[in-house]
Amino acid sequence: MRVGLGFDVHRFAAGRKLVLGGVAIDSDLGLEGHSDADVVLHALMDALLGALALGDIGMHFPNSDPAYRGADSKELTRRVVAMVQEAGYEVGNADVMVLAETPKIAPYVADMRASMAQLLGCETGQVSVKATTMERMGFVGRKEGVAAQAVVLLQPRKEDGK
Ligand SMILES: Nc1ccn([C@@H]2O[C@H](COP(=O)(O)O)[C@@H](O)[C@H]2O)c(=O)n1
Ligand SMILES: C[C@@]1(CO)OP(=O)(O)OP(=O)(O)OC[C@H]1O
Repeated sequence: MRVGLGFDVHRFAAGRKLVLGGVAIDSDLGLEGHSDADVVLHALMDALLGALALGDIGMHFPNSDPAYRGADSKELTRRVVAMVQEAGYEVGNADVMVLAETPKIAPYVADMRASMAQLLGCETGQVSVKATTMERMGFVGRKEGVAAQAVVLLQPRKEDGK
């Protein structure tokens, strides 16, 4: 078994869409980024890569590379999941924490879990999404941006018999 941890932060920006966990969120502000700035999938990818000591998303998908301008983080996640499978592992479970003063994440949690389970090739019951405000403290509390944390457990793929 391998465990991995991921964390990411993106700043709110006008004129951008807000996408979290691959799900479009109704919001006046989106998040700034070279890619689509899906902070939740970025944290999830870093957790997957971290579990296998494969570096981080910036190493695999550099923000200096025009190829990733406006990149769909769902596609990047599929690539990371392929790396996990090639290494002989599958997701045991994933737990994601969204730190956001706004918007309310609760109405989107079911869709986010389903979206991430599909990307990870597992059941919705293996993916948890939770949210908290920062009680108006710090950059999240001042509504400057959104942060996300993710933890994943990887287990040897069953057909590999590891
Ligand atoms: N962006 C957020 C933040 C919180 N929630 C939900 O509200 C609950 C209470 O949040 P506190 O920060 O006051 O503890 C939290 O447990 C979440 O269920 C949310 O949906 N979206
Ligand atoms: C996925 C990438 C690609 O440019 O997205 P960004 O929007 O730049 O987001 P960040 O989390 O700052 O860095 C990760 C990058 O690799």
